[in-house]
Amino acid sequence: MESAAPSSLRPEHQPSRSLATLVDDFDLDVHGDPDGVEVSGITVASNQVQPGDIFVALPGARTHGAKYAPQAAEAGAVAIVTDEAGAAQLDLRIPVITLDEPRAALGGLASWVYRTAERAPKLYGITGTNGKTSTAFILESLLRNLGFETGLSTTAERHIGDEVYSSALTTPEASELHGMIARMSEEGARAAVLEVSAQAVERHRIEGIRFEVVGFTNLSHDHLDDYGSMEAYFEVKLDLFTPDRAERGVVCVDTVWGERLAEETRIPITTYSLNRAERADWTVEIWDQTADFTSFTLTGRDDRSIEVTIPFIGTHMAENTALAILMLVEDGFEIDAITEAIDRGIRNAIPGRLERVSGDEGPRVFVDYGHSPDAFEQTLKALKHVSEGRVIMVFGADGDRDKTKRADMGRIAGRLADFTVVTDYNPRFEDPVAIRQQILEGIAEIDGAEYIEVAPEEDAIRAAVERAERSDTIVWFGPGEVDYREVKGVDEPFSAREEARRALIEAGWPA
Ligand SMILES: CC(=O)N[C@H]1[C@@H](OP(=O)(O)OP(=O)(O)OC[C@H]2O[C@@H](n3ccc(=O)[nH]c3=O)[C@H](O)[C@@H]2O)O[C@H](CO)[C@@H](O)[C@@H]1O[C@H](C)C(=O)N[C@@H](C)C(=O)N[C@H](CCC(=O)O)C(=O)O
Repeated sequence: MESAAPSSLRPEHQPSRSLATLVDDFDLDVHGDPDGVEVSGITVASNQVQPGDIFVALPGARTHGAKYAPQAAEAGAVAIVTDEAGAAQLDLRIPVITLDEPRAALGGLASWVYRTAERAPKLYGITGTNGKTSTAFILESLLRNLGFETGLSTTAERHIGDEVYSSALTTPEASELHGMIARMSEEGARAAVLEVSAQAVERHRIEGIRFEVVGFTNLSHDHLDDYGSMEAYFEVKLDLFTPDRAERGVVCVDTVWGERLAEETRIPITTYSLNRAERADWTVEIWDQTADFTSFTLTGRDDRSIEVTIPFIGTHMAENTALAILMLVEDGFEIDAITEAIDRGIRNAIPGRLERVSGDEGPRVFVDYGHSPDAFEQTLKALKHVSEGRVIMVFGADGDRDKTKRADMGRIAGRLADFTVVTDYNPRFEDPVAIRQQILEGIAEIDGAEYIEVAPEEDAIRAAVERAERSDTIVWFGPGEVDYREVKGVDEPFSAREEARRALIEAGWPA
């Protein structure tokens, strides 16, 4: 794939629509004259405004978008949408539309501006705590092998056909999401795969979007700072599986949350499972696992079956692949066509998802974006299963995010890794020493756990590489493919991939 510079993903040629019609269609309360005003885009970010845009000034946790309305107008915004608090701050010559909840209305307005309801490619949505990005990449790869022009939106990258763009949020704000979908359509995409975070569902980022098939990977401890309890986190995920949002769904029932989702949803559901076969429509049976590939058979209750070999390590990757395959089955693709698409080869490197950065010599070194206890557990078990030598783990816990998972992360490291290097990972505004201490308290509970504390991260990966034998495996969890780290509000350039490669070269292992 060609790599392109990041830019605002929106149509390049967007026919304008009349603001007066928008006001009529949505029965909006407008201050100023909408007649003769033409709208060709919409955004919530003042620095993304293009001439002809509506700037939607949202209230936020840090600031109010209305503060930036003058810059937006300067950049060519033709109207402002905001709430009452925002409108009270404005003194502009362009029309101002006031809504009680502009964030909730954003998707509907963006869909109107970009006409996404009429032009959207077929949309597949993937949610769950872990495995979303991998599943999305695998599904995109299969759709391409099936002959589709595709689009992809994930935490790691966004794709439009062969073009690759960087990501910020996992699921963009509704205005940027509709713009991106319209651009995908403009570029000829007939199918698009979108990773859908819980935050996106809760914060109205997917309003005005309707998925053909939605898929659920799993639910485990993460984001409890946002949701307070697993129950609340689950309810948000369940909200994606409703008739307004999706035609049908595929759910992994290997977690109790998946089982509950399958029971409580109101859309038609197909279930699959690795270890609760008796309860699922499809079963995943793994029959070979090496450090290079995993083979499994996916068998339906009706005896349809597919044999699959994937260039990935671990049962969780077999589960993710099964989800991608079953989303296609649910969408009506024939098993033969899917089998052919698999045989054409699944893209084998997913950025930052157990991505190998070492060469053929020396220890295998992977970087991985996993930052939840469950992600650690799945990946460590997979690596232990296929690694000849020891599994050495490097990780930290991110600051200003769910603190309750840190000791758990430590316990899992102590239980499953042969050796752990505890370090930093995006401390943000927290004290990194205190974060490490919370992890160390968990790890210290495990009898016989071997570990050291090393900071900063570049020293930690070196400490791991120095201790590794040729047959060992090192996995560095957290940063994955991301090329910066967040310290005290500043994004510093930092690449785990490059640091790991450098450490290998310094230790005499050509990467
Ligand atoms: C909790 C959350 O989702 N916050 C998001 C939210 O912030 P906020 O509402 O507090 O906004 P704010 O920063 O106070 O700004 C208010 C408004 O002013 C606008 N503004 C602000 C400054 C300026 O110069 N110009 C301007 O127009 C902003 O665009 C915004 O609309 O709106 C901002 C603008 O879109 C987002 O950047 C911000 O995401 C923050 C960075 C974030 O970390 N979000 C995480 C929690 C998140 O959403 N994560 C999930 C993935 C989780 C996973 O997969 O594990 C995701 O989908 O990415």
